[in-house]
Amino acid sequence: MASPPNLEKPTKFVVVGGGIAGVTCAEQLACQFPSEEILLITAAPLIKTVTNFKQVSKTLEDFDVEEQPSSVLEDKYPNLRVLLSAVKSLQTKEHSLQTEGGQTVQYEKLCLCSGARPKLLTRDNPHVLGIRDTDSAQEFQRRLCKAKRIAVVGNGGIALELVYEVEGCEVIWAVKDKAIGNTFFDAGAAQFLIPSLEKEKPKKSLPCKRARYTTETDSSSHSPKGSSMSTHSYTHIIGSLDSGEPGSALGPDWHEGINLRGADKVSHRVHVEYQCEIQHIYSQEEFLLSPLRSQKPNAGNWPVYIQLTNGKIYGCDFVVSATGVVPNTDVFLDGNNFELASDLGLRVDEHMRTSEPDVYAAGDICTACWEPSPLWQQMRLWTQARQMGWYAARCMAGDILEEPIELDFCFELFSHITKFFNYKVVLLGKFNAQGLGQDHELLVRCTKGQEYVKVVMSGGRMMGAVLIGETDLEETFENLILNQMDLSSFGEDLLNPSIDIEDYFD
Ligand SMILES: Cc1cc2nc3c(=O)[nH]c(=O)nc-3n(C[C@H](O)[C@H](O)[C@H](O)COP(=O)(O)OP(=O)(O)OC[C@H]3O[C@@H](n4cnc5c(N)ncnc54)[C@H](O)[C@@H]3O)c2cc1C
Ligand SMILES: NC(=O)C1=CN([C@@H]2O[C@H](COP(=O)(O)OP(=O)(O)OC[C@H]3O[C@@H](n4cnc5c(N)ncnc54)[C@H](OP(=O)(O)O)[C@@H]3O)[C@@H](O)[C@H]2O)C=CC1
Repeated sequence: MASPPNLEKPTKFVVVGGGIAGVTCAEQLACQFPSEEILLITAAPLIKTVTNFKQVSKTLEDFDVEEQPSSVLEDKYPNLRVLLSAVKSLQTKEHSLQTEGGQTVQYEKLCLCSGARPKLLTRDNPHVLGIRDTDSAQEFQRRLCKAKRIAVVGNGGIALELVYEVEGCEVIWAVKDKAIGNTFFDAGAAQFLIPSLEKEKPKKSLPCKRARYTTETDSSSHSPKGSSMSTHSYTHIIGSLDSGEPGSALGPDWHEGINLRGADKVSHRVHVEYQCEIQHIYSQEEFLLSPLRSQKPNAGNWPVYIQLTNGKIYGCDFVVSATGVVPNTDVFLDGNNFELASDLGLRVDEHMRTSEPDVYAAGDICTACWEPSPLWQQMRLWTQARQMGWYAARCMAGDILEEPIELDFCFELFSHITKFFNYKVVLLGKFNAQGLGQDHELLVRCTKGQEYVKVVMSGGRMMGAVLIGETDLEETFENLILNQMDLSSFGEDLLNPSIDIEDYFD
């Protein structure tokens, strides 16, 4: 049992937030300063740790994430203490913060990693849900099992995952755009993926590699049920403790361990409404009393109705607002002079420093405001939360030790591996020609049901790529993007499947 943190004297390094960014930052500091006490303060009882980290290529990385009790961290690092309490106020001038539990903590260097929360269509409607942490995923599951029709609004990561995973329930998917998945793909990739929504889902043959979330509620043990804590186990079943505090964000494969089945017999029925937004959400009572009822006599009896900007009305059991996130910058930062970016993230410079002295930030809470590499952009993703947490720790250490720190190589090239509609998806660089204006051309190779390969070229150089399916091209394309070789002479042969492009560049 770890001894409680000593809060009498200032702590050299304090990190706020037990998600990937905060835990990675605290672990890195604990390793680098074994004789200093590192304090991690977090609102929720479970923390997120990275396991099975693999550097797949120069910039692509793959890892599992486990949600664990904080004691695991304290056992691993004797100089790391975890304080389970939400921070409620911060005075940067005094280098001090207060927690909901009444503790005052003095720090020398502070890193804020308190994440983000769903940017919901509305917070006032009990029929509108967001999905962020284990508790909200369980609430979604609880409602889904009784539902026959749900509406999903938004066209990013969560919507893509939900519409594919939900079975036994009709899904009305309202997207603003002409094609699905606008945050990750273009219309071509969307067209490649759409047939997967219309056919039966393949039976899962491979075990899930990630931590699984179940509805265990035994708060006494704080330990995984019926499974070892081995990092190689495929069956980490972790309980959610309904603390009422915001938990850390879910991530890859969050839906693997929970049953996403509705109350109906349909296996997979998704109806996409393109180029529309929600105009109004009516409760059952409002709808029944409104003139719309007589205009739409067949709308049925549902707990909630959505009216879309294309004039259509759908009744449903509930609405999932998968409409992005907003950084947690309004909670305890009042009274200080933090500069915020237009997306409300804490602005950080190339050393992850906020505008307040000795305060750094990493992960979903921050907005990278340095001059980025032409091939990198910030997206609020698990990988970037880990990279930023790790790099912020190095910058904090560099400042204390007065050592120069260069911007880490991971910020040279945007790279993300994920899975949508059961296809492996790799995104590299300016995968959607972000910021390239008209000055680019696209090369595409597509085999229906098998692979979709798109590269973004500008001035004969490869600037980005989308690889869907088992293309085995990620390493070669990563190299081509990083070395910015002139590829004009290849023309369209760059994607010719009968040419082994690797042979030219190895
Ligand atoms: C459903 C879902 C699926 C996702 N899937 C993927 C994916 O497939 N791939 C991917 O790369 N990314 C994915 N993401 C995004 C990814 O999970 C996040 O970008 C990442 O986890 C952010 O980590 P973080 O540490 O910055 O923030 P968080 O994980 O949100 O952690 C914030 C921490 O701060 C704590 N906290 C908050 N307020 C306070 C306070 N006042 N005082 C103290 N502590 C506080 C919270 O308890 C929490 O521990 C997904 C997100 C969601 C919601
Ligand atoms: N596999 C993965 O990598 C996954 C990653 N995630 C991450 O988790 C976080 C949360 O996911 P998610 O909520 O899907 O966020 P995303 O940012 O991925 O997507 C939000 C979507 O909602 C749209 N939107 C925003 N406001 C409205 C509105 N008022 N009406 C209709 N549509 C709207 C956005 O459109 P526009 O862009 O035009 O504003 C965008 O299409 C993100 O950081 C995401 O990257 C989540 C799941 C899987």
